[in-house]
Amino acid sequence: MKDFQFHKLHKKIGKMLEKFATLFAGEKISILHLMMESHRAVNALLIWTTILFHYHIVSGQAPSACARLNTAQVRQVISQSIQKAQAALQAQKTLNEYLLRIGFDEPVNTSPTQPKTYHQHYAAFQHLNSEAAVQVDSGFMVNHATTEMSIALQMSLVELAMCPQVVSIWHELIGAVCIRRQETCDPSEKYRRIDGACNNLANPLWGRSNRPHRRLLPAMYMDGVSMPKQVGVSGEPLPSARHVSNVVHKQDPCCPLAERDLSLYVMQWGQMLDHDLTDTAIEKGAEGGNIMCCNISQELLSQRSACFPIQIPANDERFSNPCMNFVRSVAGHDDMCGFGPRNQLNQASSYLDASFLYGHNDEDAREIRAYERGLLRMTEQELFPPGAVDETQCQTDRPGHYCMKSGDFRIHVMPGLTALQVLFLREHNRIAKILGQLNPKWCDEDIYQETRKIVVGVIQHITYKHWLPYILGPEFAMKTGLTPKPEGYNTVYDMNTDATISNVFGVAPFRFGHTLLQNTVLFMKDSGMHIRNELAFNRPGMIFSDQAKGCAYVGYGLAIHPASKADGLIVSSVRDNLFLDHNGQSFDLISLNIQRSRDHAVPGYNAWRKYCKLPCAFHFGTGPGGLVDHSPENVRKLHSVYRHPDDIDIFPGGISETPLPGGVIGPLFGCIVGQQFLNLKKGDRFYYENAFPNTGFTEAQLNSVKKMTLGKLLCLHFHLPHIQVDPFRMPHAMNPPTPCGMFPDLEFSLWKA
Ligand code: HEM
Ligand SMILES: [Ca+2]
Repeated sequence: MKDFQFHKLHKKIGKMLEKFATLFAGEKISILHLMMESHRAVNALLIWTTILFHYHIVSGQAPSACARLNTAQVRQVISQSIQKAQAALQAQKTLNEYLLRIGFDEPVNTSPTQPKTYHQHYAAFQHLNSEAAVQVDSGFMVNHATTEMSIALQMSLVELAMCPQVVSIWHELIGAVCIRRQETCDPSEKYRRIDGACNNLANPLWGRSNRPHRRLLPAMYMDGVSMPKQVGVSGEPLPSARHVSNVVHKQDPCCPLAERDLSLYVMQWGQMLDHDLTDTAIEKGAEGGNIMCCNISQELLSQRSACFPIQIPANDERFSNPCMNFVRSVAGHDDMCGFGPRNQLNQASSYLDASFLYGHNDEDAREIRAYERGLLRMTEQELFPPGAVDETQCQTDRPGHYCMKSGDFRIHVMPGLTALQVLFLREHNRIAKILGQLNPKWCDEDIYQETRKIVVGVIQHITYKHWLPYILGPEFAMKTGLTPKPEGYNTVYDMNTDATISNVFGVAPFRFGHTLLQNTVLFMKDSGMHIRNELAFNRPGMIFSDQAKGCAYVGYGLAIHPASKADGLIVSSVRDNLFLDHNGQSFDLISLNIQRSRDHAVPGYNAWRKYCKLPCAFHFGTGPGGLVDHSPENVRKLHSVYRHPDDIDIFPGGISETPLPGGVIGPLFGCIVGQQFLNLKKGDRFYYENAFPNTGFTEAQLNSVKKMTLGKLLCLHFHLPHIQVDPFRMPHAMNPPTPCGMFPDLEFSLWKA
């Protein structure tokens, strides 16, 4: 194949091709290698789109197909495609309403007395904020109309994108069903916006909530547009996600090994960050009910476009039903409502901005604030109050217990997460009170914003300085440019860096925390007791217990409970019993992870290795050309489920790599997680180390923020007499329990105006 010759092309088309070339760069090699490596028949549909694409790129010609289209015909096709999309959306809604009415789909359950089913426990993960709820419809129509247009004109998306008349008529007509996003910014604004908009002044939408994820590699949809990935390179179906989970991720029930000396805070901080960065919207049924994809006829299944159920192998040790429910992530649309392959919608603000606490959008942020002296709403027991509507659908079992309203709806998934979120609620209000006393003339807004800026700074500092080195290994973290300076400013802002969370980051690499989980919550009342996760999922009871001292018992327990070994094996409480309900029904979290990456059509393990410039595997060995970052045992497991190394899904392939020295993830996840955190640092104008006079800290304030530690926060808010110096590690001689008075606090006088 010749090299691309952009200079010969018309300038405009050249630019477009350049963009596509970057997008497909990884794939080009993958196709070549696939052809050399695999002597089997190759899935025709997948390859067809890609080969067509390469042909046009390499030949450098606008497709002749484009020339044969006349404007009237294009207009008619696009108009009809949009009409068909509207009809399809209506048909889905009617079907959903019918299935809810006949009792097939499960309704929302916010009753405090009626126990929740496992689907209802999962509801917080399917929550849609009001802006996202509107986009569900427009995203569906854009996606459906794209498919219809591609079929009607018998052209691939790449070909269509090269036809100026198609692009312009599409944009003219799609405006009727899809609202383009836009934002105007005031460059003099002192504080970051709640939704992340206007962080990048040249690209105000970068990192904003309710936008699609970034694609680092193009999606691999079966039809090029929307259909989930289901076959491997041989054209044979991929192994069932549950089968992979059983073979690759099953942990010996006797003894999940401890991870060196890391405590469960490494896991818990990770989940808190995840809920700051990603909240992928998942489809819901009529009236917010749960879509059911199992125990239905093949015909009905084919009509439910949200369904992508997981097949359970016949001999499964846990599940007797041959089907596990799986509902697809919502199709988002890009800012301009353009046509293109399906992409998923992130309801979270991408920036590391404590949005799990303050809210990812203005509507939630308003409900969380007290609008009095900068405070957040907090009960006498120093917990979050309930929201106007219970959208977390947590399960309560005592009068007086309720579901708390925080910035993120998933707050109750585990008590440890609830405790950590409550810790930052208390920290916000502690700082706000002190700042308010120091600056009596400051109004509510001043105190709220300045406090929020400090809380975000502290979280960014602990994340980059203390937490990331345990994840990536200290050397890799340093080499990637993630380690903050010990003192003083470190202005790293680069306005060309887009911090928007990538699609792949959320579907696999940042789910690494699932391998660190233990089977129990350590409730440190008196000498402590272990409570099985199954009794804790989505239930705030432990937090409320003992006049809400339970929050501290859970919070302290995390510091003295070792994390599970980062070996890719997953405890049974989430692999077999996720959201276990009173009927004994549950999910497998790992099956959901694997199926989610296929739903998003994220390329497989090998494609990402190539993306990260790591060697790819051509065979199932551990030597050169094989899976060089895996143990022989893990290679054996992968080989027993996958036909070809190119078929390995990214979660199983990545999580089973041997961790980087001193870290908990291997080279592949290290590359993707490291790159994302670098973008979150360089692409965030409000990053705490930046020396920007209007928006940054003074140097003295910054140095004070840099003295804050997780230990100090635990002392302050869980009312402890002492804690080990570094609570991300277990206490021992080198990390001794230390009186709380020894941990430095913020120097508040530096904030006196
Ligand atoms: C404490 C126990 C945990 C439970 C019960 C849990 C449960 C879940 C569930 C049910 C999902 C949605 C699965 C799907 O349908 O795709 C999910 C997604 C996810 N989890 Fe976990 N998780 C836990 C801990 C963690 C930890 C420790 C991390 C990271 C360090 C993490 C990172 C993620 C990420 C990144 C997603 C994708 C989120 C999104 O895109 O919206 N989780 N988790
Ligand atoms: Ca955020």
